[in-house]
Amino acid sequence: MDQHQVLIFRGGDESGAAPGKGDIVGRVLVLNAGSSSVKYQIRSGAERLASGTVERIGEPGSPAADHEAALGIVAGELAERDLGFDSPELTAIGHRVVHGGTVFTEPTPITDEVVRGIEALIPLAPLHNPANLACIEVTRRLRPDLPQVAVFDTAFHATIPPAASTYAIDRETAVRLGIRRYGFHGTSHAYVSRKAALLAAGSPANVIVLHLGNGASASAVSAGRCVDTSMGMTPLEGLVMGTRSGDLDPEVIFHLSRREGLSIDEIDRLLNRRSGMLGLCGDNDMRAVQERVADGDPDAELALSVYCHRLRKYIGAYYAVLGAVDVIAFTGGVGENSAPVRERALTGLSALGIAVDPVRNGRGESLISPDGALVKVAVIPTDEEFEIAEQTLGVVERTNLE
Ligand SMILES: Nc1ncnc2c1ncn2[C@@H]1O[C@H](COP(=O)(O)OP(=O)(O)O)[C@@H](O)[C@H]1O
Ligand SMILES: CC(=O)OP(=O)(O)O
Ligand SMILES: [Mg+2]
Repeated sequence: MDQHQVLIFRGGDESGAAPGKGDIVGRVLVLNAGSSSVKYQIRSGAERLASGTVERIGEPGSPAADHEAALGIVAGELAERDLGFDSPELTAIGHRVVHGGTVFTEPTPITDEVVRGIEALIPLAPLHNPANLACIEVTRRLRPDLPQVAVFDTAFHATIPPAASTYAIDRETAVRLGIRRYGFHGTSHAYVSRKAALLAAGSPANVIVLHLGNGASASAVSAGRCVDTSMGMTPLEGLVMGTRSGDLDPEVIFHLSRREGLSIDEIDRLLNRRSGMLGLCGDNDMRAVQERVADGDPDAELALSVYCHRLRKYIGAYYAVLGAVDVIAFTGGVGENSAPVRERALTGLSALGIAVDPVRNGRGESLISPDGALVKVAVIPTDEEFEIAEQTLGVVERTNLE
């Protein structure tokens, strides 16, 4: 057996019987690097042994100047609990990688060649893939003995049909440059849509997932397969986000260049980092926006109304894409916690069988639609790290069986 063939067994059944064929348990370190944060978990089967986040990387006052420094903090926090990167109990490391392009549509064991492939995709995800690579570089250096697996945000969306993934531009140029819809937050859409489908009366279930965090995206999922999603070639398209504009007329970019003399890089930063809720009202934290709305602040009110209008538009669009909807699931920091966003986004949709019970919504219950509603509306906390750990163990198990 070579050093990557670590036999591990997951779970066992609820009765406590010994793990059977196909059940693996393993202790997995999961690193989920976003553009400005690193989230981590140590999972042992269904159990979460440790978790945490280093936020605001690179911002003034942050404990971490870059992702490598953030990893140093993660390593320190884990070592204090005897769960450090050097822990002999670790059996695998799972990494979130945001952009897999058309090359990586499955969780993939990390090799030098895979690292080069992820590097080649940096132009399509300049804020994200370098952060993921920084994590991979550090853990490969520290733990060359462990299997490491890349789990791609884009992979869950690989099933989107060409009608939804193709942009209506010159075909030859688009194909040559890989210009198409890829979609992101795939581990979250996969995890939440699977849980949502369990609430549906019939199967196969049609589900709309609204992942509303700092980045935000919607997806339409039918019988477990993603059929459309709001993010595009990059994580800029679609919903209004904390600092990203989401959809806008591409002519706005030419106008900013011609009229304001902004460079392409300046426009890129403007749309990715100084737009969205931040650009509209000066706050990208939804809690702050809501407090200002409650105080009657007109800028915050406009920002919240633009945010919720865009959401409602995507819900309507995905209703039409799916033809019928069983469950609408809210997730992510905003989706899980903001009753006002959920209520506003779904107001006026009763003709589609969509309604929200104000008491259930206010309490953030897991089902917030009224009893008997045609469409169930659910609040489902996401767990990208769980999904990454599961997919990582799945790869390790398959590798062991080969
Ligand atoms: N109680 C709350 N009410 C409204 N918004 C909240 C609440 N708690 C967190 N949020 C919002 O969730 C967002 C962050 O979501 P999260 O999913 O943690 O982000 P990330 O995309 O970094 O993973 C922030 O805009 C924050 O304001
Ligand atoms: C892809 C993406 O937007 O990720 P995040 O929300 O973590 O920034
Ligand atoms: Mg996130």
